[in-house]
Amino acid sequence: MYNYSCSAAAVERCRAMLPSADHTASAPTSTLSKVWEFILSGRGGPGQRLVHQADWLASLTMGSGSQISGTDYHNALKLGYDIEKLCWPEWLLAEEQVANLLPQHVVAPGTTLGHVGAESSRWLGLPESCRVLAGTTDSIAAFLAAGTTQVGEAVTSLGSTMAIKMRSLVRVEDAAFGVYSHRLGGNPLQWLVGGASNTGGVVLRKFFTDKALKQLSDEIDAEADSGLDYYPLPSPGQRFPVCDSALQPRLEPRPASDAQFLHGILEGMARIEAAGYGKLAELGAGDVCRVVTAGGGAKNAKWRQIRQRLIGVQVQSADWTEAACGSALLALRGSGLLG
Ligand SMILES: Nc1ncnc2c1ncn2[C@@H]1O[C@H](COP(=O)(O)OP(=O)(O)O)[C@@H](O)[C@H]1O
Ligand SMILES: O=C(CO)[C@H](O)[C@H](O)COP(=O)(O)O
Repeated sequence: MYNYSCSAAAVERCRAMLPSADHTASAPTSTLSKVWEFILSGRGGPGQRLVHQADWLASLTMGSGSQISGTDYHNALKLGYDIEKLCWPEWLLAEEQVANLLPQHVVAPGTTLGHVGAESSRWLGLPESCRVLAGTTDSIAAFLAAGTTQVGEAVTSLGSTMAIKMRSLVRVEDAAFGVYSHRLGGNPLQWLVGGASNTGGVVLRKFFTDKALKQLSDEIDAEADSGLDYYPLPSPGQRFPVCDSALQPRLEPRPASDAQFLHGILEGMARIEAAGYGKLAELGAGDVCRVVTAGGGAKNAKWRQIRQRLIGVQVQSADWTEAACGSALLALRGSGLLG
């Protein structure tokens, strides 16, 4: 999974390859660390290839005759792909065990890969003339659905986890804080600077049903401080705005009132989000000017007010809050949607 933290041995082998300590692929959760965990477990070997979920689904859709040979450059970022020169870097190709596993082709998200195969046409009900296009990551899909246009505008995806992405003209990368940039596109070239935190709706799910969340949220005074100093995580470990696989959650003391408890958790998550945007500015990505919200948390108006108070800019809900809408737009407009 995206937040699975690899063994110390795998992370060490991964870091030994990298050209700089702050490289995005140096995170214990990076795809490259996972590749090393796979190799060290003795499972790597001739004929094996790394496949992202999106690549696997595309190949299934195209049918049994299609080869899974490629991926898109959003999914390839945490594997170490050079998203400026658009090639696999020499340091990655030089390590044979890793190079043998790399996807052979990397294309822009939204590039046509092929067509729906005969078998999947039957069970999906889609015509064989339907094209299959290269995908993207879940939080970039949510970003595309949210419909921002200006540098400084950002999207926070409040799903099981919290991912933030801001349009910037500056590419920023610092693994110590879990900050990285995806290539967006456009002329001049724009970057999606941000990070993905382990905090998010998964913490809320531990304590509340969606129905209770709605009822209790109505009782919260969003303009008042809860007086609680929580750091909501589902278990130890944080990726962003600090990368620390031992960071402990803080969810005590628990007050008698469930509404106050929820208020404290929402505020704690909003403080993490605000610190995230603060970190992007501190590292040179620029100031956030507007935040659009995607994911299941976008429907919570009280949380939005709390976040607006703590981040200090306008916070809105996206018209389309589902990542799937971004994937559909990418399919409709191809790579022309990027930028
Ligand atoms: N009213 C609400 N306020 C805040 N969060 C909510 C509310 N309703 C649902 N959620 C949270 O939304 C999350 C699900 O959002 P979703 O975008 O579907 O997540 P994902 O796709 O990452 O699993 C759940 O973790 C749930 O706690
Ligand atoms: O935590 C997540 C899964 O819900 C994030 O969406 C994911 O890790 C973010 O990755 P990227 O920035 O490469 O899209």
